[in-house]
Amino acid sequence: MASPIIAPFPAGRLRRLRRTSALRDMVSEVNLTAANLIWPIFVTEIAGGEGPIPSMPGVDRLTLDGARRAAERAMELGIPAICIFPHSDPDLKDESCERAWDPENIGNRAIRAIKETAPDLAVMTDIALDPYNINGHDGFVVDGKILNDETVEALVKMALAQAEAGADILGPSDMMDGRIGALRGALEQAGHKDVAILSYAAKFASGFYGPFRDAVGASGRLVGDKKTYQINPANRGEAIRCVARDLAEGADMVMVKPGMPYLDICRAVKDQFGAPTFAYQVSGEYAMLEGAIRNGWLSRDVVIESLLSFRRAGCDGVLSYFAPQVAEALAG
Ligand SMILES: NCc1[nH]cc(CCC(=O)O)c1CC(=O)O
Repeated sequence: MASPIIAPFPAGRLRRLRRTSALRDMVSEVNLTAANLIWPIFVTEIAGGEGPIPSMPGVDRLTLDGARRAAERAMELGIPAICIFPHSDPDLKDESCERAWDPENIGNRAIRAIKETAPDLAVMTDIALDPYNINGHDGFVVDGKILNDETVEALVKMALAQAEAGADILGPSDMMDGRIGALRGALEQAGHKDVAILSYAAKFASGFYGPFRDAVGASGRLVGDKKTYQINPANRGEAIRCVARDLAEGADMVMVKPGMPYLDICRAVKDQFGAPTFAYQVSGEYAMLEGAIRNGWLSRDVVIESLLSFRRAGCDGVLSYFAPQVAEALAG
């Protein structure tokens, strides 16, 4: 850390460089551009399942055609990546979760549709069993326990199907132990050597995922909670160990999730490992800000302020439902 020297007042007046917007821009320490954003979208396989998500005002579930249009919009706005989340048919959810690795599941169809429409856009996926699991968990559940190793085997099949469909970036969000090594090994063997892994490395057991679970239709289903696999919000050291472990197993990029309540983790991860570091400004954070803005309680300026906080905390980029609205604002 540099140790700046500040002349004693009145020689030193820090307000001099805050006087005009040109001066402020000159000394801005971080910036935010569309290139820093990853846009998460929800794609439904249910006829009539598209449309607004009540707990995420301004965010819609999309049809496959809607996903194609989102991809075109991302390209126009300079957003480099879209992340796909499936809204799957509840009647087809079961304990075997076999649809998770079906090449024709809605997630894989969306990958192919987007790559067809916008080949230069990076497509990111989510790897976890929850969209297809009858009980809403990210792993197999037997006698109330989440099985680790059996789940990892299923995640490998899911990952290979996504890579086969053309995904550029795989996002394991399940928090099972050993999954990054297993995925990386399987991708190498199957010839998908250049598929990147952005590990949800420091994913906390958070109440801020609530609106997301509404969006994908998992809220009613979740039996119990995810505390036996996601990190205790009290634990910073454990989060750092998870990131170290995932990088050592072959993750190309790492993520901290949720975002705003965990900026200390973002900074620590960036300082300690220097790897490409992302934060996920999750559904509950979106709902808080957008809800307050729509009620007139906050000004829309807080959106960019919130995203700048991630850049200041050392993040290279942010997954945010605000991505299209912010990219539009930045394009001015
Ligand atoms: N694998 C599940 C998954 N992937 C992304 C999110 C949350 C994203 C958000 O809240 O915006 C979740 C929810 C969970 O862990 O229960």
